Amino acid sequence: MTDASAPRARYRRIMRFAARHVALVWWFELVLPRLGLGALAARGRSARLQRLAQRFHALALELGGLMIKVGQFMSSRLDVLPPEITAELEGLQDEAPAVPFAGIRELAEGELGMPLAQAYTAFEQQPLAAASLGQAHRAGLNAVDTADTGLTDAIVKVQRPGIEAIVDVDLAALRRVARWLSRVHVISDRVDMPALVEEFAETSLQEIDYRHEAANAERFRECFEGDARVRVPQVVWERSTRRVLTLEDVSAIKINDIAGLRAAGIDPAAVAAEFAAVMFDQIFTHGFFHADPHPGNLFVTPRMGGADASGGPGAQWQLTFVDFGMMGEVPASARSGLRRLLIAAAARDGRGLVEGMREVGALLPSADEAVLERAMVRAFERFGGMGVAELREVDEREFRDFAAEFGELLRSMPFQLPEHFLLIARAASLTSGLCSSLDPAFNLWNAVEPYAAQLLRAESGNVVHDVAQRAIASAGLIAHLPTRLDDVLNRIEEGRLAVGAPRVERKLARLERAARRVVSAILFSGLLVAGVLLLAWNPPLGVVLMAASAVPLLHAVLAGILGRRGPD
Ligand SMILES: Nc1ncnc2c1ncn2[C@@H]1O[C@H](COP(=O)(O)OP(=O)(O)OP(=O)(O)O)[C@@H](O)[C@H]1O
Repeated sequence: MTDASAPRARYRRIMRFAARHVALVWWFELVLPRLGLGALAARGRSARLQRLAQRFHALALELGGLMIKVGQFMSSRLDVLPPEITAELEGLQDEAPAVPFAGIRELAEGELGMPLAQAYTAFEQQPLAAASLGQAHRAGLNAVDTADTGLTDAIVKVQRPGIEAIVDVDLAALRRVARWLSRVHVISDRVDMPALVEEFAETSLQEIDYRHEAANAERFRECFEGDARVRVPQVVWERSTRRVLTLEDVSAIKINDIAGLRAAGIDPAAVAAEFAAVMFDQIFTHGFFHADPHPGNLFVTPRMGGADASGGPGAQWQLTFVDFGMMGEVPASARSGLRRLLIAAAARDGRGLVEGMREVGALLPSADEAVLERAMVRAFERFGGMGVAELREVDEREFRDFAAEFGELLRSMPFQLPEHFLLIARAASLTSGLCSSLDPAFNLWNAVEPYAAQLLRAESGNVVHDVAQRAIASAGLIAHLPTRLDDVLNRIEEGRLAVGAPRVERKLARLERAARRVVSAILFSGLLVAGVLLLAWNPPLGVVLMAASAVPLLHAVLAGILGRRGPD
């Protein structure tokens, strides 16, 4: 890492790197095409981008500070950056050499206003983990704090001394580079660089204020208050400041320690299913989710009475989350936009899809909506209206061919996914990866199916209602919904149907079965569309999403919706 006392040198280093690479982009993407050598420039593009990403990777490791976060941020911007760059930066780990203990002691004592020996009964000098912005140490709480909180063991996160100055330098450099890039048309047509940097600056400045992380931990804890499945560490507010964060020590079995789980009598497959369900709850129900659920941030905690206790997994073990520095929010506007998108997808309504994209903020104002709408309608003509048998015939290659053609068009469109969607994609991909490592047979859909029914109960049937209305009107897609569905839903909403009576329970069960199929169909369409969209920027992920939309749902869902009547 570069010496924090040399901000000028650091600034110059970043600017030199940027100047060199912006000049290369300008030469290859603007000058050569103007000289009629566009084909030559295009030929080496992929290798050039890869080299650029590799050099940036090395620079980030060397400089530390925000540069590692910049790399991680770029790796998640599948929407605006080419796959050569996102793939290279995906593996950038936030690890840094530990700060000598004297520096940590000085900073923590200054923040807490007392010697460490007074604030804590013990403080381990060797950190548990050291990252670019801070490091974590084990400590013991003093008698006063124990009396206050009922806790004895703590984890104390301490910021790297001088990190604020480094962050300031890094942000100043990034803002300047963004201004340069906003003058290069090939880039500014597709991405609003200054806005992107501001978005990044906002999250970075939050990350170096631990009070923000403490508030996140508290909010997350409240979301799962009374939910036996989830454990969240308590914040020790008396020992927390802007640069020091003291949390309950919730160390337990690491979630990816399969042998450890088995030894404790815990089935890793059950952990996978529960973890996926809890992640879905965060995204869809609470609208506030952990955006960094990697194995280092998750434990499985056996509970007293363990395997003997009855009453579901929550009674025997809990999923424990730590690190609340990166949380995602799904704002109400995005939820309604997303709903609109899914409904339009289910109803094969091209216009509605484009409107939904605009509502969620995915389209920049200069987008040619008419062209996009035509493409959407064609996508649905080709795949959306297929019956079960036909869809089974469509293989990956067909999706790929179509997407290659469609992808060209999308590439020319000024899309920019809002931050929360990227965080959702990040959380979903980490969840899916972790679940598969716990249970090789795991399929995200096993978790979605029961979740869909639950979501519907909570939404009082709004989704079914809207889908039924639009789909029946526009395409007759859901022709097999119970005819009196609307009526039943209205009566439930008005409280005229008392839940609990056997007759009503039966109706609800029937309704739920129908609703589950509808939601699954919506998800199917959503995944198909998302897959096609993503394919333009990230072919492997796009294909995976499309394949996911086609395979597991065919039998259970499409048979009920597009073809024959379901079991009810
Ligand atoms: N409350 C806690 N109880 C037990 N272990 C914890 C707790 N908080 C953090 N840890 C451990 O310390 C590690 C580092 O903590 P955390 O991830 O919060 O720090 P960070 O600086 O944000 O690191 P990174 O950027 O790598 O995520 C965690 O991965 C976890 O293993």
